[in-house]
Amino acid sequence: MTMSNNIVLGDNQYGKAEVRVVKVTRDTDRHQIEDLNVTSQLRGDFQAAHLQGDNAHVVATDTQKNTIYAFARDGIGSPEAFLLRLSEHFTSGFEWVTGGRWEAEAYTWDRIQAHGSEHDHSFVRKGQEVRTAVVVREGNTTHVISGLKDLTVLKTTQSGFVGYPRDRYTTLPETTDRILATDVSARWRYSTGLDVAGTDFNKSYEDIKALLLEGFTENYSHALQQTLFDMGKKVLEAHSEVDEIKFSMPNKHHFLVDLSPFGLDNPNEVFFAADRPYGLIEATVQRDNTTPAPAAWSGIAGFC
Ligand SMILES: O=c1[nH]c(=O)c2[nH]c(=O)[nH]c2[nH]1
Repeated sequence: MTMSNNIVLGDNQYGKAEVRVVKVTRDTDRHQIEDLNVTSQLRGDFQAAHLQGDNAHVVATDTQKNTIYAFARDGIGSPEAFLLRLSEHFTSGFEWVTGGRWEAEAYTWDRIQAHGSEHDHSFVRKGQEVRTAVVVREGNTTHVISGLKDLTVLKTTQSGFVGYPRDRYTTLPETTDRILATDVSARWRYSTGLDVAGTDFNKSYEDIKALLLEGFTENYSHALQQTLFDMGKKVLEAHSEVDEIKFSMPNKHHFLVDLSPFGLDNPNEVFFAADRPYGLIEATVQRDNTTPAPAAWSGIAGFC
């Protein structure tokens, strides 16, 4: 085989990463707050910029950042709706921009409880999960992937781990009653035919989060793998508009402490919560007729 000396540009995208935008809605004295970290990346014909130093097609990353702030002036609504607006703006405004990738993390604030009621304009950052959203656009195809991360859950019983193969390196004792704990990271992809304008992404998010939490509680867990599948199945059964859901979940081990040196028993009550190493359980739960959408998932790290 002869080596080609013809060097060409491959896949490329560019934009502004991690634009922190906080929108306060102050129509009344009871303010609302929306808090996002937004990344905008454009795809299209940027050949001349890379090869000739011609920036005629390069919508500046600074402009992309400014657009995010300007669009927030009209309200955010939901991270997904906000990203869809951005995707529409950039692909319809510049003919050589044929697609892109827009991503957000959303941080939730609760009203501070003060003197027995929820305060109008003072908030405390919600310690629970971070909401995530990604919009990927390629020509006329739009993918929406919603999700969450750092949703920490634990159950004190109804979990065990037995029946695994034993070899010369196996020391783990079998148990039918252990603590099961994890930080749920999940991303769910809506079907490509979704009526995005008619979808209430905030409601969908709250509903899916509740199903994930219920799924964690419901059955006896023979392994985190089984619980993961239970959680995903519940979401797909209730949400026909979701094609697949991916999980990445650490198994946060809780080891029973040996209290016998102190003359004490330990009937599953005192644990050492190890932070590492942790099991790492990842899987996709999908419909058997789901068409894979690798383009939607590319750039999302940490899932399989
Ligand atoms: O739920 C579990 N899944 C595993 O794959 C595993 N492996 C292990 O050592 N403990 C556990 N627990």
